[in-house]
Amino acid sequence: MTEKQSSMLRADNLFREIAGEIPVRLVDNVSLDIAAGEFVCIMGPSGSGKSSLLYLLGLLDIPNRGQIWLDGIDTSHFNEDQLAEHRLRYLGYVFQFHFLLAEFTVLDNVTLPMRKLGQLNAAAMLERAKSLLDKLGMLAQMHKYPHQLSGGQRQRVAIARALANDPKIILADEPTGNLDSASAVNVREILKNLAHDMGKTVIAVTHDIQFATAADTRIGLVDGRINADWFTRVNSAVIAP
Ligand SMILES: Nc1ncnc2c1ncn2[C@@H]1O[C@H](COP(=O)(O)OP(=O)(O)OP(=O)(O)O)[C@@H](O)[C@H]1O
Repeated sequence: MTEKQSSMLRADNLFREIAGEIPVRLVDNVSLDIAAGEFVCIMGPSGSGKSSLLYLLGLLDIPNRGQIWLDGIDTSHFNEDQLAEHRLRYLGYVFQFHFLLAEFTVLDNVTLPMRKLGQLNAAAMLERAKSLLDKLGMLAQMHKYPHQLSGGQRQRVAIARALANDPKIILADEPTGNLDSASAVNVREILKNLAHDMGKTVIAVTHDIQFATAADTRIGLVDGRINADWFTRVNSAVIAP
């Protein structure tokens, strides 16, 4: 492997199309190179392929063509077991809907990925889950169930769960999409701090221009392709007086 050391996530010419009478092109030759500790946002019009790209980067979907390297490891020949292990160990996911398990407490929701990975004993899992909840200001709510929390609180628990196995990369799909503006700012700052203070690579799809302003790197996507001009146009429309 001859990849750049600084590259935490690199994609080369990713292409994803859904076959059919009229094929649907989701992602069209996207290449990118994202460093450790970088806070990246992906923006673009509705239907431009942002979620599809994030799913490919998160190994939740497989490209028809192209390659993805995670921390220098070529993932293109991974079998299902290797994909599953990498999803659990190296990647953390935060979605617009929190996907917390309703019948589990906050603490159990955060512990679950550690149980799946099976590397820590029960006491260590509990300690780690509590420490993550503490960092996210949710320790006092650890015995509550998801329905007893606000949207912003649920999203903070979802972030704690995403961090459970200490992944190198956090992928977030519209993480503030369902939140009121104060909670959205809070979640955005948490994600930014994960990158800047904890060295996580954070890649977020968002429609929130404030989110984009906070990011280190902005990727504009139009019709499944990277489009550098998109931000210039959005900025002049939204930010310029
Ligand atoms: N499995 C699928 N089969 C067919 N078409 C799909 C599939 N998944 C996505 N699409 C289509 O591909 C395009 C890109 O979808 P995607 O969800 O990636 O866009 P997006 O930029 O995230 O959109 P939004 O901002 O509205 O969430 C859309 O036109 C969508 O309808």
